Amino acid sequence: MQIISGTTDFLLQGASAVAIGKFDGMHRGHKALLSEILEAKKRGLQAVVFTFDPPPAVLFSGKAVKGLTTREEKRRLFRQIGIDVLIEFPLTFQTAAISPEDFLRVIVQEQIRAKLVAAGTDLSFGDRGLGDCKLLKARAEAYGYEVKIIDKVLEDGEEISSTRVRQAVEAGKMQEAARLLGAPYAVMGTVVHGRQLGRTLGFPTVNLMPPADKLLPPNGVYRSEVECSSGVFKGLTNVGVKPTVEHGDHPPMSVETYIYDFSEDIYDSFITVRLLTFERPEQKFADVEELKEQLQRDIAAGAR
Ligand SMILES: Cc1cc2nc3c(=O)[nH]c(=O)nc-3n(C[C@H](O)[C@H](O)[C@H](O)COP(=O)(O)O)c2cc1C
Ligand SMILES: Nc1ncnc2c1ncn2[C@@H]1O[C@H](COP(=O)(O)OP(=O)(O)O)[C@@H](O)[C@H]1O
Repeated sequence: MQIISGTTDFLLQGASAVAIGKFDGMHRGHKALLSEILEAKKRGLQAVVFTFDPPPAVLFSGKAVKGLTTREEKRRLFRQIGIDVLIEFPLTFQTAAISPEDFLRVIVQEQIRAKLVAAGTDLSFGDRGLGDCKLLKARAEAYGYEVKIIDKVLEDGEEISSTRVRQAVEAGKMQEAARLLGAPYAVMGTVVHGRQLGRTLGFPTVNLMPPADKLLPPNGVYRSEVECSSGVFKGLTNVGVKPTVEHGDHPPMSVETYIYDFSEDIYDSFITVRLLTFERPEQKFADVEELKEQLQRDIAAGAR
């Protein structure tokens, strides 16, 4: 997969089917959108994803808004499903101010060479977000592209949206999040070294240090599933700051997992941790001995 990042000055080689969106969470609605452009590969079009980096909410709020899917996670997911080109369009006050007409003529028609454009009903592009599905369709004939607008996927009569998934994750409702996403909420990353205390406690844990803009559920213990190069394993994950062993004012957030029936060294490898159910909040114990006893209980309970 080719990644175009940090520049608005690109030119794709062949004819494209492009999906435009934020893809935060990669939920069932996003998957429906992506399947349209993957389908178009059969007609000889290259599958292109056009997304904004940073997401509009981050640029316009001026705040560090946390998202469900980090840049790195999106790259992995798009590559996995067979996207040919990922455009991470650099969003600045300047690039966001392009007129909706120019966005379609210059970016979609000339640079992306789109023959098919797929987007959700809430598509918004160009100056003040004034470009929408109506304008996209109105220019279809002139610019020679076909338009596929994907209706919102419904769940319990309600539209699936990144906002709904974020609310579920923030509340620790992982099963609800999984229903909306069509897959469990995941944290991906490279296994880093910790204090190596885990093994002395009898429970080694794989540590991930997600970037600060990754939305995490409440600090606590979760039943989980770990995917690494040797397969998929059952796990028990602590999301939080490890208050018993970490000190200081701002200990970093970590996602660390004990993997059942596993004894490989997987430092520096890329893994996916899927958080399945919330079990208990993270606690500060009086000492490491108490922590160890609780870990033993957690791991025995998690095995069932
Ligand atoms: C299932 C599980 C539950 C945990 N719960 C807590 C907790 O409630 N409080 C806490 O301070 N640390 C908790 N931890 C984190 C431990 O403090 C940590 O695994 C241990 O200190 C090893 O750290 P290391 O990876 O740096 O070697 C938990 C870890 C796991 C795997
Ligand atoms: N069952 C297991 N669960 C988690 N990690 C394991 C397991 N068996 C072996 N390991 C390896 O041990 C490392 C964790 O050991 P640990 O003592 O907790 O050190 P650290 O503090 O560096 O995470 C993991 O990164 C992994 O490579």
